[in-house]
Amino acid sequence: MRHFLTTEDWSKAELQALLDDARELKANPRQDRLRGKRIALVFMNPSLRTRTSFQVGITDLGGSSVVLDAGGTWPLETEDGAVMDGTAEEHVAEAARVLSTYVDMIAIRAFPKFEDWSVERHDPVLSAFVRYATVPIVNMETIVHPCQELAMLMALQERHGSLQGQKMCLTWTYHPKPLNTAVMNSALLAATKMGMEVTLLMPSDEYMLDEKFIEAGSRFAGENGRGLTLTHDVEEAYRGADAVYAKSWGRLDQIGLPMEERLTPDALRRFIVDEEKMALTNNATFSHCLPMRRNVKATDAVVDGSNSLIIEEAENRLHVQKAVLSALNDQ
Ligand SMILES: CC(=O)N[C@@H](CCCN)C(=O)O
Ligand SMILES: NC(=O)OP(=O)(O)O
Repeated sequence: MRHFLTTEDWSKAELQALLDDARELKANPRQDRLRGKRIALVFMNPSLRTRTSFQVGITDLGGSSVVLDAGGTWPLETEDGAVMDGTAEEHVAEAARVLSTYVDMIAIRAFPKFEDWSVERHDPVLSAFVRYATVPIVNMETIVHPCQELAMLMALQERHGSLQGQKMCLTWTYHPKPLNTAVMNSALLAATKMGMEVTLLMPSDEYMLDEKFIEAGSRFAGENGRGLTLTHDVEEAYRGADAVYAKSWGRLDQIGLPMEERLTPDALRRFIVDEEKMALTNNATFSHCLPMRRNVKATDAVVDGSNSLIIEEAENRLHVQKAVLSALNDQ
């Protein structure tokens, strides 16, 4: 049984087939592909886009969804053999098996708790659901965000056509709090797999993404005869870029420290995406996963400019997720 956990498990051709199907679904949004199917959407974290686009998409395809929110269900234990005398009231061993008797697929959003990256880098909640559920699992964002990745690729292909050899600037941007790395991990996997020439811009080595994503990105770039460049030099990253994708994230080496020690230094506000930096590019498109703090992560001029793909990318979540759910349903 196939799941949709990370795009690393799906070949370039398979991802392109999902993107092609998403285009078909964009043209013909209401189809009977999930008639009578029930899907549980488990949210351990807030969401505007993911929740709405999954629910609407499932309804469009004739299925139905049940949303379970962190506050409205029992706190879950993920570790096998745990002595459950902490806050968890239920083990995923039961939760996943019980849900599997009610629904045909389970989709999960579970961000890391930012307590211990050596554990969280193995995606404990998602992995536990995969271990115990007897139905396909869909990742709605954990340590990667594969649905966002597909939506980004679709928006880029709609605007740029072929992505082969296009220069992608993946930039860290400022946010006062240390955010999750998932979206940038995914943007890196997607851009390298689809044949883009990728530069990852970070303020310093301390902001390096987990080595497993850097390794995978380098491998995918190599398979396409392209490169993955890591840099701290703003000009090098932006110059000649065809596309700029921004994301803020917190240092992995500070996970577990008190929040006061993890706040982003004010000096890094200079990484904001602004017109001056965009002027270095090859008239690049700009995108970001949303939600986005305006004039902190990117200026109004960039966000509202004609090269901004933020709304298209968000809309495409609906179409790509329908393609993913249909592919899992058809297996
Ligand atoms: C504010 C915040 O936590 N943003 C999240 C949302 C990602 C998209 N679902 C982040 O940037 O990682
Ligand atoms: N981009 C995204 O996943 O948005 P939400 O967090 O609002 O679902």
